Amino acid sequence: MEGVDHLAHERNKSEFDVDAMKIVWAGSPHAFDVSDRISKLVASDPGFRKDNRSTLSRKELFKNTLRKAAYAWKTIVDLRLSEEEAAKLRFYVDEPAFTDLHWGMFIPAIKGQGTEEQQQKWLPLAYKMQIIGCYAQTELGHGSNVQGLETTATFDSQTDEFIIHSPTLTSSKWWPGGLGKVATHAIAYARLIVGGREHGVHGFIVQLRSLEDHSPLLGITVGDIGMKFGNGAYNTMDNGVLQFDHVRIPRNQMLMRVSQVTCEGKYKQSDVPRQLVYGTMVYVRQTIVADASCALSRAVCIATRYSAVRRQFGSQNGGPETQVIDYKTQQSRLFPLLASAYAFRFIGEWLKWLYADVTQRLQANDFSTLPEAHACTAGLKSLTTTATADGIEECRKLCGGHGYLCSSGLPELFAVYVPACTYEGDNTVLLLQVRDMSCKVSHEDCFSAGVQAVQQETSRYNSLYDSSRAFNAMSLRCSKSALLEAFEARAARMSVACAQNLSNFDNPEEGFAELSADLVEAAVAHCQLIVVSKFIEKLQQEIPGKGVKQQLEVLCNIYALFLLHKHQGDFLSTGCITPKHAALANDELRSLYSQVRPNAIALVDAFNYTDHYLGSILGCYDGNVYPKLYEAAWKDPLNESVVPDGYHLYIRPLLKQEIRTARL
Ligand SMILES: CCCCCCCC/C=C\C/C=C/C(=O)SCCNC(=O)CCNC(=O)[C@H](O)C(C)(C)COP(=O)(O)OP(=O)(O)OC[C@H]1O[C@@H](n2cnc3c(N)ncnc32)[C@H](O)[C@@H]1OP(=O)(O)O
Ligand SMILES: Cc1cc2nc3c(=O)[nH]c(=O)nc-3n(C[C@H](O)[C@H](O)[C@H](O)COP(=O)(O)OP(=O)(O)OC[C@H]3O[C@@H](n4cnc5c(N)ncnc54)[C@H](O)[C@@H]3O)c2cc1C
Repeated sequence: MEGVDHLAHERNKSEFDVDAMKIVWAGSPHAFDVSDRISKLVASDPGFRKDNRSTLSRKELFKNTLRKAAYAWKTIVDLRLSEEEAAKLRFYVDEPAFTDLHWGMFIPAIKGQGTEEQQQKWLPLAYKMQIIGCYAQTELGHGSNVQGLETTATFDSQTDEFIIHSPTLTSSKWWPGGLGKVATHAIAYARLIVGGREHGVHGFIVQLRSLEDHSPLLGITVGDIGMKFGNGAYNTMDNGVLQFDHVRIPRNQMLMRVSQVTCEGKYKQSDVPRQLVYGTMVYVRQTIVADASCALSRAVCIATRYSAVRRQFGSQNGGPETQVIDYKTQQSRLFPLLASAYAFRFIGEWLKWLYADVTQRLQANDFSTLPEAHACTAGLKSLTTTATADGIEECRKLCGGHGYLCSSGLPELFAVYVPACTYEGDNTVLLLQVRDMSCKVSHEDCFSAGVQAVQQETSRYNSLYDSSRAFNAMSLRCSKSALLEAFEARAARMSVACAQNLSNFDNPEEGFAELSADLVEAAVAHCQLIVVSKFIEKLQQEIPGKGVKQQLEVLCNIYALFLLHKHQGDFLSTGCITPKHAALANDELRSLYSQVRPNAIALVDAFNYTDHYLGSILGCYDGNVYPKLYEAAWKDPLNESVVPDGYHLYIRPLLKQEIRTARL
């Protein structure tokens, strides 16, 4: 029935103020207002329709993306949207496009690595989209190992130019989004050579295509790298290949905040650390963490609404069957993901704060917190994207057979999201960067000391061990500090074990390589500790709205106890909990799931997603799933004719046993 809210009875059960929770989720009343307005604007404009993506050919799909990007820009300009509103609009248009790289990497790279003069020249052009940029770092032969890039930038003092060149096949740039068909400019990373000496990898602004007719400039070979995973999905993006054949650019197109080359051919390193060349990656990793909560919450919203609509078994005396959300197994798979979505929201908020802080310090030439920012963004990017990609797939399974339909929205969401585990740093490679994070993660101090500090860490571990023996059923239920200490003790113990094992090797590099799998596990434990500690910190703030804080308390406990249950081997082997505690944690989890159950629909309503953004029949707000699925099936292009194309050629001869003589 049109207009009936099939989930109304679920909404009536909720025990908290959903509108207040919407503000907590958005971050502030202002952020809620912007997000709410812009999401509705996009949803109501047919120009941003996206329900036909999976049936388009690659060429049609890409052209459609170009149209949408142009239309989005026109909307932004016509409505004079602020930078914040424009970013939200691109977010709700919900289609990977060259603009992501232009705004998300090209502009930040110029801002972070360009001199004042370079920023003044290039940023106004980029802000008006009079040039379109991409971020060309990865090559066919090297992605993770940035120092291994082969493209060269050789200074020619005679002409005051750099010569950008791809000396080998493997030095071809490969993967940059927006490069394949759209970008007019790139930040290209290349090994700098001045006077025959190499100075490592630096960024250069290189024009790729004519601003008149879009043809590649002299010495540039450029194209798309081909279809990627999934129908529609990330294929709206023109990930590209690029070769340079002795392309000349003016000297002032090397990004010179970190180091400079003078017209006489002198290489000068400023006080700025070399790692700032990697600064754009730190920025984007931080945005990817914030984005993880969006993708996971979207999948969870679909799976939760559908689980309340779907009924299987359990009919009594001809009454309705059981809603699948009432099965304890469904709850134990779904509610930890709901809790994770909230946890990632708050860690994203915290990381944004951390990044803003480091940026402010960098502007004042204070580089002291850069290593911590790098370790935290790398580790948390890895933790949240892995959990989100796995979580989306779990949500698909939670929706049974219908989850496999494109109209559930989940296959495309998974296909679009899963490369987040690889881009901006492969998740394993990034976890190995967390090695510098210490065991000292607490409320005030989240990082840094180094695994070498074995003695210090051991004594810390011992004190945590003592306090965690006081851990009991009561503290599990009531005390966040007991939970936090259990996570601290586990992370500390795992680091100490790595450090002790490392000290058995004469060559630290050899030890590091040999123990890398253990180091990765220790890094995950640290990152989970940070997420738990920041969730708890969030709860220490004033949170207005009836019942809102209580709901968040429940979700925080679920997030922590679920991890404790899942990794109980780690926790038990640290001695910080006993098998009895582990069993109690499990009992407590079941009780927490029962507390979430009546609030589940309201907790996903708090994400405030429009049906347009969700892009899912199973997740639609009114829960009217079956008529919509039925209707959508008939709209499939295969159903345009009753008898399919190919009947006379392939089906009829088969039925008539003429197949052996038919020409296939
Ligand atoms: C709202 C906008 C949203 C926009 C979103 C757009 C998303 C669009 C989707 C996709 C776009 C995708 C883009 C890309 O993928 S771009 C390419 C990304 N590539 C990578 O991430 C490569 C991964 N590799 C690396 O980051 C590094 O090379 C490395 C860290 C793995 C290498 O380590 P190492 O060999 O140790 O390197 P170095 O010797 O070069 O480093 C020495 C030293 O520096 C420290 N360090 C490394 N990286 C950083 C950093 N980023 N910041 C600060 N410090 C860093 C490193 O830890 C060493 O420290 P030390 O031990 O103390 O010496
Ligand atoms: C959709 C998408 C968009 C992208 N967009 C861009 C872009 O806009 N610009 C750009 O420059 N790049 C882009 N990239 C490239 C991306 O950044 C790299 O693919 C990524 O950094 C991983 O590097 P790689 O491909 O070299 O993986 P590899 O390093 O070859 O990884 C292969 C395997 O080796 C393992 N491995 C590698 N090194 C180590 C190690 N030291 N220790 C242990 N294990 C290791 C990895 O864990 C992985 O399992 C994009 C990639 C994708 C998929």
